[in-house]
Amino acid sequence: MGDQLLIGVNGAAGRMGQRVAVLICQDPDLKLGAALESENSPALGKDAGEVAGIGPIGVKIQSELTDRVDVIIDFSLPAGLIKIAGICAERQIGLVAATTGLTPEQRNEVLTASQTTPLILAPNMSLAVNLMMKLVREAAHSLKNSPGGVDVEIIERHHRFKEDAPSGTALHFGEIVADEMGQTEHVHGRAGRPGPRPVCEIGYHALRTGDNVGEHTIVFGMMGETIDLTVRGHTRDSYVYGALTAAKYLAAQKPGLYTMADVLGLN
Ligand SMILES: NC(=O)C1=CN([C@@H]2O[C@H](COP(=O)(O)OP(=O)(O)OC[C@H]3O[C@@H](n4cnc5c(N)ncnc54)[C@H](OP(=O)(O)O)[C@@H]3O)[C@@H](O)[C@H]2O)C=CC1
Ligand SMILES: O=C(O)C1=N[C@H](C(=O)O)C[C@H](O)C1
Repeated sequence: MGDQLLIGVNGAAGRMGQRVAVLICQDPDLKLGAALESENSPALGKDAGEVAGIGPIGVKIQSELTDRVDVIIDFSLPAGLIKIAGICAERQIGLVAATTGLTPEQRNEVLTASQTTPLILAPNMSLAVNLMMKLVREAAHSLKNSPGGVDVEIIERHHRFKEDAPSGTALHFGEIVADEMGQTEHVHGRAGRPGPRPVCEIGYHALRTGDNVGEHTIVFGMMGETIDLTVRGHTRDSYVYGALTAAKYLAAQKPGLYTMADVLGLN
């Protein structure tokens, strides 16, 4: 199958990386070309399919990219993303960057890869979540001059293993709302006596329970009524399908920065 796209996965032994490997193997247009982990990973040298629970597929997990690939999909940690972004930029390999929890400086460093290679850097790859981003923008735009003011709070729920908070997706929802409505303060939880809530705030609430793969609710609270917009993931495959679609999209693009809205036809 010579015309298959060769995909590398960075963070191959992780929760997301394993599902990326499995769903690549189920897609006739794709082939897993490389499986990468950090240099200290206990998974180094193991078969990526065995680690993902589907039996051997002939791709060993490595810490360095030695094989040719067309696009890399990264679900790792900020340090892992920065390293692979440098490699992708140098070798002109398309990069689907899904890792969250980056500092602004780390984000800028990753973004420089788009000068030499096609790049997507998005906190959420799911179709439903990206559609919600459009709906939230529309709601924020329509409600911004509501008499009595509108209080926006963002509630997210994720599994107990998640390392960053609030989620990258929650922060992005907040950016969309602030862009439309002009809030200037981003408040993370409340305790003590914060006093009456100023309308210039967006509040974020990060719940960490069990094995939740990701839920986001954007609350638009007004005097007399409330709108809750909620999107829920059922399995991690919702993110993986988006990432695979993004990889196929990037393989046909020139160097530059692209968005999931471009990939999913939501513009
Ligand atoms: N954009 C999106 O749609 C989504 C984004 N995410 C984000 O993806 C990231 C990963 O999530 P998840 O799979 O749950 O996390 P995991 O911790 O399960 O997986 C991350 C993997 O990356 C590995 N890793 C750590 N450092 C490096 C490195 N330097 N190079 C390569 N690999 C490395 C980890 O190894 P070790 O355990 O040995 O450190 C681990 O196997 C998170 O930032 C999460 O928020 C998650 C879901 C959807
Ligand atoms: O860590 C996760 O699981 C997820 N992380 C992403 C985020 O931080 O927004 C996306 C999704 O919600 C799952």
